[in-house]
Amino acid sequence: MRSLSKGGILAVLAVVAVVLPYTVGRYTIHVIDVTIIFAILAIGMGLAMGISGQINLAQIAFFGLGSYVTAILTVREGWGFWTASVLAVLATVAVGLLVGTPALRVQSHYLGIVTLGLALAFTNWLTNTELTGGAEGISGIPVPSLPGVDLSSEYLYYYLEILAFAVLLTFGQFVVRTPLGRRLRAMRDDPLAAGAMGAEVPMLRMTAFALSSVYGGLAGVLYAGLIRYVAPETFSIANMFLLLAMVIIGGRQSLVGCVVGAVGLSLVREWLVDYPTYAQIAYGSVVVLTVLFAPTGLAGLPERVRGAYRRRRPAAADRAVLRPFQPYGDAGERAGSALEIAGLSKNFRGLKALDDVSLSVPAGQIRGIVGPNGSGKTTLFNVVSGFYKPSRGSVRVGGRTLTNASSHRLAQAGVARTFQNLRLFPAMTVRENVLVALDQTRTRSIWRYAVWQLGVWRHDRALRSSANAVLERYGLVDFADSLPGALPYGIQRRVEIARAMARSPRLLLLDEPAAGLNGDEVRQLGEIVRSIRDSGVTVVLIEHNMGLVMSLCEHVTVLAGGRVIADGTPDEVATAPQVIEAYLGDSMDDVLPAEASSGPAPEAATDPAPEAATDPAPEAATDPAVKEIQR
Ligand SMILES: Nc1ncnc2c1ncn2[C@@H]1O[C@H](COP(=O)(O)OP(=O)(O)OP(=O)(O)O)[C@@H](O)[C@H]1O
Repeated sequence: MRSLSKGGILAVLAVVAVVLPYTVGRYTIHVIDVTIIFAILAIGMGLAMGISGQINLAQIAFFGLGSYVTAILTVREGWGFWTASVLAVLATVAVGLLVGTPALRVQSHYLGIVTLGLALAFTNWLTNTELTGGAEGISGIPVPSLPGVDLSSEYLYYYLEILAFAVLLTFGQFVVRTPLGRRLRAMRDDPLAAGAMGAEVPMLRMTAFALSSVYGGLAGVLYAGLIRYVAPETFSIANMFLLLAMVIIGGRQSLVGCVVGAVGLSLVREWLVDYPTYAQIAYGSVVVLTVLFAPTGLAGLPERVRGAYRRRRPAAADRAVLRPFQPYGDAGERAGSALEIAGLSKNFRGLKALDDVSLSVPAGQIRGIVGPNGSGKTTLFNVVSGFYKPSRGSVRVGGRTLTNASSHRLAQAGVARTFQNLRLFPAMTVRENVLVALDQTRTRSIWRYAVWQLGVWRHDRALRSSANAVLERYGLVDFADSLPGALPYGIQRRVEIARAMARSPRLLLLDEPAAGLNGDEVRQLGEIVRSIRDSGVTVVLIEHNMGLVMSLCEHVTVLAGGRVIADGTPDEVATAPQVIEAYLGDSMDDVLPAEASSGPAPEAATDPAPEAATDPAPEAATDPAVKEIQR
């Protein structure tokens, strides 16, 4: 029914698009032609900013470059329009990649400032260079030739534009809804967690700028062919802000929203054409109001209305239940070493968070890492999963040395992890969270988006059926289309484990998986972890819940002050004097339940980290790994 109504809307829009030129005058068709160009620009900007989270204020420069390269090659060099346009788009993409390089080092408003600076420099260059005709610009761009079609008519040019627009919007939507788009959105939501799920974040940032520049360059070519004259004022900072306003008002995270914003503001611009000063104030005011009261823009309004309706009538949500976990099959004995850490140290300025840590985890073991607060446990995970580079020492996973490897390389080598304070991608559904993790392809294979979309689509279908299997196994089917933030904490924890296991890892790192869980949930967690181990995955878990550690782990390593102070079976470490001493203040008797060594039911355990249980605040504020990336 839904797809039928969608199909109906598309059919109506297609008919309107075909008939439109017959119903409007010469000036109006000109305005429509320019609006379509702005809509293409806005889609490109939405892909970089809204979908990928990369602030790109250089889109107007990409637009200008597409136009100017076409103008220079056709007018000054005598090239044909279409040959020139190919080079114009290639040149724009090359510059897009160049503009994207700062994104490898800086983010958020810094990236905004850098890209804005580049846009300003571009306008200055246009105005002051002979090649570009200075302030006068370049006129006399030839009419693009198309057999049997006179493109000097703005009515016929409209059809060329609307075709290009339809192809580019469809392609953009295809990107957003398939593996590349999911990775871009994951990177936007949480670059650290995306890296831990195997997403090559630096490559993805460049991809976002490349995509944006393709749209900018093509819009530039279309503009050159339409107006046949280029001058710097078209590519001014004022127009950059107009474009930004289109994207913000329409809705950054929806490409259709960007188009709606572009059409709406183009109309407003026409109405206010005689009052340019007021127009700027009007755009500014609407942007501020949108950011304050509708941060998801016009495109987000239907979802907000639906959300409000659901809150009033939460029947469907109430019926959703967490189903039992379906255990994995037994993979049999595992041989060799899963993780070897030798002489590992990590210094933060004067502080030794890890000091000469060595440990070896045989394949197929459940290893517990315990220690008082601040003893270096999470830092150890952050080094093993590639978030921190160690100051000294080595890390080997499954026999491969991966000491200074990036988080995505480690993920690709079979390391998966969860986080102390949960790092699910908040603006992606549970299913999409799992889908991001399932995708094992490398970013370099994105060339298929340009030439082999069918292959991408098939791969996506295969991923979706695997995602269904993962959701079934973890009993999450009812929550597949929910956003993680709307779910109870215990379910979010399970989603995070399901997402990590969707990577098919050889080594799973669980950072305080029982924090915030109730007794029954802790018991279920124990079952899940045992089954994961039985499936052949080595599990290392940091945990404050000693009952769980004692009943679940075959071997426990105790850290204190960044050093290994004990390493052995749960019974051995529980009675080691140095461990009791490290826990003094809260003596080991308080931390361990009396019957610890005989393996009590986990739910009987006391949790010495109650703050974790009650404070599922987003890690962004506290996780040192975040501090590092934000710096
Ligand atoms: N990025 C960072 N910059 C500076 N200091 C850091 C950073 N990351 C960790 N530390 C410090 O290193 C030490 C070890 O921290 P870590 O988070 O690894 O301890 P932990 O054993 O996991 O503690 P908890 O049980 O409370 O989670 C702490 O003193 C912490 O403040």
